[in-house]
Amino acid sequence: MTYQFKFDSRTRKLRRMSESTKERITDSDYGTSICTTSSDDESLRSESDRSITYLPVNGGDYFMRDLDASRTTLSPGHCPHCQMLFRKPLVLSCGHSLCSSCCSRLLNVLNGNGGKVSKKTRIRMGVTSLYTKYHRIGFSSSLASTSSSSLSSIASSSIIPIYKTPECPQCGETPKMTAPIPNLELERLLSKGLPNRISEYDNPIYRESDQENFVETIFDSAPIQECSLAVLGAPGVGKTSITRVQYGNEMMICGENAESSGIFIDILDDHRLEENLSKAHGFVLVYAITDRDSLTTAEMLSGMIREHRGDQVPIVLVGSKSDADRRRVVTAYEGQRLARQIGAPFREVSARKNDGINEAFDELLSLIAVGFRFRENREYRRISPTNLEKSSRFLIQ
Ligand SMILES: Nc1nc2c(ncn2[C@@H]2O[C@H](COP(=O)(O)OP(=O)(O)OP(=O)(O)O)[C@@H](O)[C@H]2O)c(=O)[nH]1
Repeated sequence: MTYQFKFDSRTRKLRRMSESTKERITDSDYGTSICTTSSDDESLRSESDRSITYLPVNGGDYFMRDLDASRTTLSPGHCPHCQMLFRKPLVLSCGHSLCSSCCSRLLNVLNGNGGKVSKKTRIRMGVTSLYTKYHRIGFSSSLASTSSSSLSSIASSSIIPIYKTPECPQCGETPKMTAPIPNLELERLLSKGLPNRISEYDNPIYRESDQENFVETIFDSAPIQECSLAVLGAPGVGKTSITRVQYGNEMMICGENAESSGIFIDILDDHRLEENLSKAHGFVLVYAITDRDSLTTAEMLSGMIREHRGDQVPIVLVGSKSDADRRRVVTAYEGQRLARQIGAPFREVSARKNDGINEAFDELLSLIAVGFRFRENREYRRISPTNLEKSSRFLIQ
């Protein structure tokens, strides 16, 4: 069984969604992947055993954490490795976070370097190509000596991958080749004094009553608008990285106005161009500033979008890999010129640094919401069920 939740900004709590609300979303792409306790999904079963709660913090945001004290003694907002407040937190693929420096340290342990971080041996954790430099960092011998059989089998193959994340100290998820993502929301929460607010919820009396409400209350039946965003561009421009990073950015759900309707967001990043062209409510059109041909492709794609969907469909033009300025071959001016030509806002972004991506999606969503409002004369706020499923794994501890 899958429970679905929605944020209620009046009471600042997550509410189980009413049957009527659920029905409206089960037909969608994200279907049952919305939120937290799915007992028919093996990967989430362990989560369903736990008592996970959703706690509101500043300004209608909330965070999620495991309340079962017998399973974890770690304070929220604290790194499971160094047990200190997070510093520059990164999200691993399992959803748990680590300080950036702890991540380096653990990667170096994996590398048989005793956790000593030196400039020579430090493994880069950004969004980079997977198979690089392993000889220089002496990865093969250390990999073979690790206990995990999967690691040794990979080590014995001809190409040896570099792991970008260590084994998760929280849940034990195996090292991954996908890079961790900066957990900007957690960093933001911490900078807002999250630990003080957490202590309010550590009061057992508050907690029990809060949990009861949480399970039993049925949330309002405000209308929900589904919204698909397609990320399009030439191969290798960073579409997948942008989508992945944005999923991380969607950890929080903000609800300014409880009366307003919701927009459920689904990001389409696949190669079904025809389908995406006709289905999406808005487009993130990507070219890489390091690849001139990708600008031409973006221009061609914009023509296809306009041809299929007319002038009104919102597009945001994005110049990716802005961190790679030294390899730049497309100037920002050229990007702006194309954006003006196709009537779209323009932004240079970096998935590696998680820079500008949330802003680009925000811009696109606000354009789409204008369209929805115009058609239905309603206020909309932003909620992201696709990402809520993911964000349920973006635990603070
Ligand atoms: N420097 C830098 N490299 C990036 C960035 N984003 C992605 N890359 C790199 O660009 C390459 C392609 O990234 P993907 O996200 O797979 O690109 P894609 O557009 O999804 O590729 P296809 O699925 O083949 O179309 C990878 O090697 C990434 O590491 C970025 O912001 N900065």
